Amino acid sequence: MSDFIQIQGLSKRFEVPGRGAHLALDGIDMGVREGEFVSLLGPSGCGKSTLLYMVGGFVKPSQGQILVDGRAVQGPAPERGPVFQEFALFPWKTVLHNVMYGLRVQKVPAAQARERAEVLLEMVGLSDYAGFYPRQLSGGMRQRVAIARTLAYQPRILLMDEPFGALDAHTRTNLQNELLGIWERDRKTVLFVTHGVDEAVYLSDRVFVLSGSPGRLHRIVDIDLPRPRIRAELLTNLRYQQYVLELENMLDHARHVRSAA
Ligand SMILES: Nc1ncnc2c1ncn2[C@@H]1O[C@H](COP(=O)(O)OP(=O)(O)OP(=O)(O)O)[C@@H](O)[C@H]1O
Repeated sequence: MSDFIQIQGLSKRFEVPGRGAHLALDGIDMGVREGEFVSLLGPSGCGKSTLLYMVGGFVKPSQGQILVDGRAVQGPAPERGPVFQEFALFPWKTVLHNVMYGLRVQKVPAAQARERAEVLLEMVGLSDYAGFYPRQLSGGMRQRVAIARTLAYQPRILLMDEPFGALDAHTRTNLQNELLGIWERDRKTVLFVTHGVDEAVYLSDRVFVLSGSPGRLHRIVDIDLPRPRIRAELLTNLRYQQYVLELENMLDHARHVRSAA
């Protein structure tokens, strides 16, 4: 059976005014199975976000193609839901209306949209904040709203660009757990960009390591740890520690590939 997401010979060249062309990604071939949780790890600037944006259909490849369920990605679609930092919440809408927004755009009747948004807010633990505005929430709460808003579209793929990067350690752990809970219930396919090796190991079925300048696929690591995963238990699990170490070393090597390029 072919992969759910097929990335074939994908390259991206950016034209930078006054500085010519910059090859951000070069010849990426990779496949992601349906329902799989995949993290992208790599040195800063290696093209992780660009790759995610291309799967989202927000950025066009210079070469190659991306197929989702056998169909070429031509642009953004509700089946590929982004949770990107820059897709900020609407400050003038309440939490409830932020979550309802995508459903209303898709012409879901108001009562039905409200019902679904309420279920999602409950799922991310924000039922009591439905009437609040984003400015009245903490960063972690805003990120939960953003996740609920994306889930409202019922995407088949969640595209997450360092969604917990800016949060304190405690909030990050809570949201990682929630995300795993949601993923275990729904088994959406997740593409997750992170700088955190431990986060990648904790969450993922597989970790794709990129090297930089230009970004290339360096290694793929299968994370063979049982689920459901409990973070406190994993921290003392020898296999978990070995994965973290292996990936740290791989990242060091990927950085070296970059400086040698
Ligand atoms: N719109 C753009 N125009 C020109 N260059 C760009 C553009 N977007 C990204 N780049 C360049 O492409 C390369 C990859 O950027 P990208 O943000 O995808 O990397 P990243 O791996 O996500 O980085 P980080 O880990 O620091 O977030 C970088 O060199 C960046 O400067």
